[in-house]
Amino acid sequence: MSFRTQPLPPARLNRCQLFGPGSRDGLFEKMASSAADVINIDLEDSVAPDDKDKARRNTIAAINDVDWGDKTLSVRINGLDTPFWYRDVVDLLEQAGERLDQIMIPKAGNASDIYAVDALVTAIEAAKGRSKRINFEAIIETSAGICHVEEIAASSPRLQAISLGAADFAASMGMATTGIGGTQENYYMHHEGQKYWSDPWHWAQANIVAACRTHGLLPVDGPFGDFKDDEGFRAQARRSATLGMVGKWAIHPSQIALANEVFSPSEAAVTEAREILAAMEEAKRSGAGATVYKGRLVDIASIKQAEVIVRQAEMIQNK
Ligand SMILES: CC(C)(COP(=O)(O)OP(=O)(O)OC[C@H]1O[C@@H](n2cnc3c(N)ncnc32)[C@H](O)[C@@H]1OP(=O)(O)O)[C@@H](O)C(=O)NCCC(=O)NCCSC(=O)C[C@H](O)C(=O)O
Ligand SMILES: [Mg+2]
Repeated sequence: MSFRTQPLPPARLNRCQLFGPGSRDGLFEKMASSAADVINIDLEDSVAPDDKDKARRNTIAAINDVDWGDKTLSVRINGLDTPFWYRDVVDLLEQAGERLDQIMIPKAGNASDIYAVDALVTAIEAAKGRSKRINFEAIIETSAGICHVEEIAASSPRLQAISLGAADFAASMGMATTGIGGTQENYYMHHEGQKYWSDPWHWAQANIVAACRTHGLLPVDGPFGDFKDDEGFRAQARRSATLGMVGKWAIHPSQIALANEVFSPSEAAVTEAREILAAMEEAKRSGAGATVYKGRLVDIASIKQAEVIVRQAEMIQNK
């Protein structure tokens, strides 16, 4: 083990991030009363270029006027390759109140992208005397982003989370699909007449998880486009949770309960985690570093695994 200990991620729930376009102000109250932990009002790709100004105005009004309860409130700004992003940041920081928690930076390609937004946000916060520091979340959704994911994760103390954006990622990588997440028909192994589907998102997700865990951030799975396919969403989300991701986006309200279900540990899992912790306490008292629980080895690493589950359960309980 390196002498540098692994930092814990922010202690907040991030099981579901519900998106809605800033241009559709009719959705804001519905988003606020949903069961999502995080709300992302979008100024980027779900808003047509002609609607950018209106979406920005709607978003600022909604931040100030809607009761967002205890949700983490985030706004996705436009990409740094557009003429829109600086106005998003300036207007949000100058006109939106302290209820805004986070800015989401799309298509982050390297640490300098985060640095640029940080510099602008820091200057406006100081000039306007804003008392609450705005946090950041970033999306990895380009080939450059995945190549530089570790430096992005280390780029700013404001950064709390990184998501995988499967749609732009697929486009940037030149992947032969128009699907957003999930199983891809042509990504399979063939053995003795049978097809075995594999997961083309796995390596990008695993890289994001590793970068986030190294730097104490929350790794999040992005959108699943087919919002009528509950089982497809569930399967994708379960794979992400198994890999270490803490939550997933919802692009339709029908996906919120699914994400909350997958990223909340079951009662059985919490009971088992608590039993493992108790078994290890008992082992420690007798001077052992390992013991047997339900016929299998548990040791000091099992304590850390069990603590991840118990910590998540306690955050849900205290919500
Ligand atoms: C996908 C949608 C355009 C569908 O909208 P709509 O046709 O209105 O859906 P329904 O008629 O099925 O809606 C049923 C009721 O639910 C409400 N609703 C719909 N969407 C939302 C929402 N996002 N939040 C809250 N409530 C919502 C409707 O008003 C209906 O209510 P009622 O009439 O009272 O029953 C739409 O869902 C939508 O716009 N979704 C979000 C799209 C978005 O933000 N996309 C950006 C994120 S994904 C992305 O950018 C890709 C990523 O970057 C990458 O690269 O991978
Ligand atoms: Mg995108």
